[in-house]
Amino acid sequence: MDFATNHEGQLTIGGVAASQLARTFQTPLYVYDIGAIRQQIRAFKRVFEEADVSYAVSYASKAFATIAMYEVAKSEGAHVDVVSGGELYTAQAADFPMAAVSFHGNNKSKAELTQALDAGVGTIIVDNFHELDLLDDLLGDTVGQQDVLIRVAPGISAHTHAYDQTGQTDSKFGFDLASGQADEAAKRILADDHLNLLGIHAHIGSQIFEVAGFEAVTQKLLHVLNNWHQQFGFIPKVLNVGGGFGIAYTKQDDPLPPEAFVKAILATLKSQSQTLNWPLPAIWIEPGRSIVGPAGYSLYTVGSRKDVPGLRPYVAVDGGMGDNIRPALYQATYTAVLADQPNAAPAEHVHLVGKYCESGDILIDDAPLPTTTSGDVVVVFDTGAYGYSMASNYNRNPRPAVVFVENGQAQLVVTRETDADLIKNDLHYAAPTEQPAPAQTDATAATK
Ligand SMILES: Cc1ncc(COP(=O)(O)O)c(C=O)c1O
Ligand SMILES: N[C@@H](CCCC[NH3+])C(=O)O
Repeated sequence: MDFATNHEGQLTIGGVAASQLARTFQTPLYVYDIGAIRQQIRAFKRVFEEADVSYAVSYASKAFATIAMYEVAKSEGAHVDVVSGGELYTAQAADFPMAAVSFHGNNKSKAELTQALDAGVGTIIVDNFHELDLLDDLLGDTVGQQDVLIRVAPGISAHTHAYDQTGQTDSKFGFDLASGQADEAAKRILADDHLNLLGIHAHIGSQIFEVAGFEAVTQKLLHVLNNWHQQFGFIPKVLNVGGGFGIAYTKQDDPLPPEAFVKAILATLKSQSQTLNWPLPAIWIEPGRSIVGPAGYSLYTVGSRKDVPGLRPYVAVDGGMGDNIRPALYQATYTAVLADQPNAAPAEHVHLVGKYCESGDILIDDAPLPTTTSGDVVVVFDTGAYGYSMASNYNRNPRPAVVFVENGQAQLVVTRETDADLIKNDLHYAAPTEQPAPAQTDATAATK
């Protein structure tokens, strides 16, 4: 893993020593290097600009959605995609320009669609016929038009964890292509005065290392758009190929630079352009992990240790599956170092575990580390995507704080939850005064 150090050899993030951040903000702590986020957004934009192709880099905010993150995306001129009323609400609280928001979801509720229409989101990415019925209902008496994309299941499986595949035919997301459902949706939208069809969307999956799937999906979507042009006279404006560009979590991972995926998509677009007799559409991408993953670090403090002769020791830290569910959910692997001696040679291989009441609460199953003592700060790399956003209060542990660091300055952007936060929605139970006698079942009757 690449990391920066100061003259004392301590790991630094955005110019501040990780152990200093741990002292100032306590652990467990999520820390983001904002410079790295900006750099990645700019790298994506540069590819499009150099190729002179219209585009949108739409940050998939499910990877990490807080007011401050929407503010960073806004300052970089990125678009965002949201997948719930809650993400949209957070973007609104950040004063994110609604015209640059795409609203996703395979089961958007009427309330969420109302919220999206009231907020004026730029694009709704329509997933199914039920959603079209809801939109008809909601837009029925209005005069305005809502821009939409049709999400299709392109029938392309990405080489990634099964839970991270979304483009296969047997998927809950998007209109089926082969059976003609997507064509039917296009026909219906084009006939609808309240909906303005911009184009098509597909997302084949997440943590993908090969460009082949993106080349195939670009080709397939162009083919579908061409059919819609021939059948319905439709002139497509947008081709959204989703996100999913993989990142390295360990030395074993060897992904392409995220921009390489975009280059492959644009090369496919250019190679197909002669077959289209309509102008090239804008290309939209939806990277989440590749924008925030490598920029994020989790800081923990070492507590207890368990040594069993002949077995790998357990080193426990003050966080775990509540702040990073990915190892338990996807068998995801990570890399860790000690904050104050990141270059020290490993002295042992340990199970780096959390404090949750689950045997599966293992952050890194086989972590090579120098000998640790209680109080050491451990840094786990590349936790910026799907860490905080998938965090829970399991075992009633408060969720950690989030700190942004840029140009040597650290700023708290999400405060640490307190015990009081944990019970803020709890109500006392007032049992009815007359307690009904418990019903006797045959089984209990028989034992009497
Ligand atoms: C529709 C859609 N777009 C974009 C993404 C972002 O994917 P990633 O974080 O892998 O770039 C996802 C998540 O898998 C998604 O479902
Ligand atoms: N949450 C997944 C990625 C997003 C999948 C959503 N389509 C992960 O951590 O890998």
